[in-house]
Amino acid sequence: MRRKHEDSNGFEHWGGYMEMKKQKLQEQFVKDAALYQDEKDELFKGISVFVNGYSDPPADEIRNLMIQHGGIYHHYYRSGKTTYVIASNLPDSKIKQTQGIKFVKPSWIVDCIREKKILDYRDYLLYTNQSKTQPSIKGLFSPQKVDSTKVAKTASDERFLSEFYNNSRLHHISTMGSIFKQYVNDLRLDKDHRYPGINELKTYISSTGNLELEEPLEAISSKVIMHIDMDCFFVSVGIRNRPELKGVPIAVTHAKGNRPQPNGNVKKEIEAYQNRGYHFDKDKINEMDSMAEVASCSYEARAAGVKNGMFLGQALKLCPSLKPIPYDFDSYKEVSFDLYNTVARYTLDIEAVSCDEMYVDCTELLRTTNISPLQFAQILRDEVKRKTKCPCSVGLGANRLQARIATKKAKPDGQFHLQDDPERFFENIPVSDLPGVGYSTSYKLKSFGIRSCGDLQKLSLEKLQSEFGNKLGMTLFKNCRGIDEKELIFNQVRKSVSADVNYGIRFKNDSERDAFLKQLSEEVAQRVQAIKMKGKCITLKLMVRSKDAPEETAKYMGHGVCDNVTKSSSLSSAISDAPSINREVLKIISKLNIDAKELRGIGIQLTRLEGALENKNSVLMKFLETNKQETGDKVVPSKKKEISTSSLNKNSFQRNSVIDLSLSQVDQSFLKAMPKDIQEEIMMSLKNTKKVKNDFFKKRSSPIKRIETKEDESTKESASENSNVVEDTFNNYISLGGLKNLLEEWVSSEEVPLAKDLTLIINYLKELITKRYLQELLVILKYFHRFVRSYKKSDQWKNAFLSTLNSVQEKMVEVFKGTLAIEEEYAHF
Ligand SMILES: Nc1ccn([C@H]2C[C@H](O)[C@@H](COP(=O)(O)OP(=O)(O)OP(=O)(O)O)O2)c(=O)n1
Repeated sequence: MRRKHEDSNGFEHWGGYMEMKKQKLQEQFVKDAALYQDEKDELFKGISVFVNGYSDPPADEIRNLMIQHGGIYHHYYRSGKTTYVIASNLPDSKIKQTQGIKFVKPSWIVDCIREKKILDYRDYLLYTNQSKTQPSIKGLFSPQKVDSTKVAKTASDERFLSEFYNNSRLHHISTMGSIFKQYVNDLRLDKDHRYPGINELKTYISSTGNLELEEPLEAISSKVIMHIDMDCFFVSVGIRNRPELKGVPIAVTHAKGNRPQPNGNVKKEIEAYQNRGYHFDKDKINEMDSMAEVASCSYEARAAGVKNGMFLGQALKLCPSLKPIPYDFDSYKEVSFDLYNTVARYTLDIEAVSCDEMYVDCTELLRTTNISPLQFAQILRDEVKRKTKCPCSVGLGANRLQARIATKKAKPDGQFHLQDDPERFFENIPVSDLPGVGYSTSYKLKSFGIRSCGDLQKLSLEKLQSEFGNKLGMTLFKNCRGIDEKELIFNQVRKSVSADVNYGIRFKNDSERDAFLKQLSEEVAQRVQAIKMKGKCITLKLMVRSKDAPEETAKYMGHGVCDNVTKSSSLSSAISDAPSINREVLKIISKLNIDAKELRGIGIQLTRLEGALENKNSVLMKFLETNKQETGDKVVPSKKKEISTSSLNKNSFQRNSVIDLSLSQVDQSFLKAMPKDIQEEIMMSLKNTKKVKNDFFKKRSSPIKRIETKEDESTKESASENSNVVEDTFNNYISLGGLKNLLEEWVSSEEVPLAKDLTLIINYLKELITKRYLQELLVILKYFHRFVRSYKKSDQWKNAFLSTLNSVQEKMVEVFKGTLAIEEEYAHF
């Protein structure tokens, strides 16, 4: 519904929605002001200000100043209540004659504070011709006064293409991210993967010696995490074969910077964002020459003030010699593979973040080679540069957060090891650099006057938790001191598949909308099928034009200011086909009752992903696959393979032989212990492969039994069928059996369990869950419990077991959204 503006002040009659927002913001202001009860003075008592548009100091700082000096800050202009409107500039065209609204420069506030008295506002009026009659803000604030936007709706409009490129760029980036996560998984599954870099490092160290370490690395107990990030990646790749462009300010963008100014109602849209408490920086407000985004800019361009994500028009203003260069996605991918392959020569303890960024746990590697962290960083960076002709920066620390923050200091083309007193180092880090501190958290923190981690360190845990909730409060408390317990994830499992479109969405009616939803469902189906998965939860994400947003957006066919509406539906069985996805999506949208004309963005997301069985329980999947093969062709796991992005299946297949025998009996106790979802899946697949399963069970016995008896006829039986399988059976037997012995030794000989050992075993079990080796997990838990009981161990041991179980269950929930049903069995000793 369009809003009405019956009177001149516009802001007073925007309905309950706006009222609620206003009220909430005002309440927040009062709450924040109360925090300064003891420190504030009364300088601005009785004065209320509203900040319009860009101002220096910015709006949020003015808000703080009003808090500290007893004034009132209005997030909205309030007719008859706002005493002064603060602004640094307003376009003349928008200004009409006013009736008494005082439009003053922000320096008035600053000067009043400096002078400790209220100065005459007339010396600070924004326009000299307004000493008696101020310019009107009506034209500025009342949407109906602004020319309606000319709408260009056809794809023949040149800007349509620019939008398309912009969106396809983000699509490319996210696809590349997935590719490299998968690539690391592939490499880790490859038994033949070699680490030639390790020997090279050993040779290097034996010839040069360890330059930094006074003590051998094995004596250093803490982890060494490395964060690697390519410098201005798209730029570096774009100019790697163009030496003439080295040292030049460069921007990667699809446009040349000479496009006409869009015809949208820019100012009004910016205001609508500001009404939501967003603070716009100068760049976003003043640039409108070209809406083409700078995807990446060189450090020479950054020195002139250009930033990634800035619009090209503004970038050119700041840096007229800026040279735009085009995208080159094929080359980005090529360089990314070189980067990942280089690191993989040394270790695969890699958590891929994106095409140009990863975390590496170097602890083991450094211990093995006795090389120092910075020596290794230097060697690695040199190698990356030699192979890719692109620079990268490296940060090192005891955890991922420290490593990432260290990279910021290292950039560009440098390295830094955050070693000494991380808490102190973090004092000067802006809170916005912390993970999970997005716009709204940092805005809230700023409203408390907190900008740096040092400021944050002064707040008690209790205070943080009361403001941000227990979880975020605790995370902030730890992170601002450089503490981060989040472990690296080496095997990353795809959690969702989605397709979102947030440009060009303009429907005249429901049937246009539904036709589009059909297309989008097909897109999602294609994407989820491409990775051989299905989803059990479907989410429709809508961007709906906000009531105060202009009908047409400043950015051509953009989404403008929107309210986000998200609705999910859980399905009884997983789906991946387009008709099912479309049917579910239509069900959801019909319940939402949103006018199709107001839609500005649509996304469909599938979560709770599972492969046919592959992802939910790859062990089981592989067992079944192997058996299918056994009934026909002989199983011959390949010994040599080439690794490529498409080699996943080959690798999974190779793994079959190890895994299938560990799951050679899908017995009742295993089934019962599994979370419900997995049970259903097992049953479903067993139904589909009943014959195979029966055949299989006749031949094999449980690996658990093998461990107990240490003598296994059935293994021999299998041996005659397929020697490769037998070899792996034996490995499996040895490793599980070995572990059992180790457990027994540990439990029986130690008076009380050492925390260090406990952590080791818990991490190992968690890794089994991540890798989906659930049967192995159950075997180990079973023996752990059995030994604590049979050796009549102390309560400390019982607690150690229970806390292990607890961690296992937490990890199960994280990975499988369900717990193992074994609590009862293990409650007694
Ligand atoms: N919203 C985004 C984010 C990233 N990228 C692209 C361009 C970058 O070159 C590349 C890597 O992103 P980074 O955030 O690492 O940025 P840069 O590598 O350009 O710069 P820096 O040296 O600061 O890491 O991904 C993009 O086009 N749009």
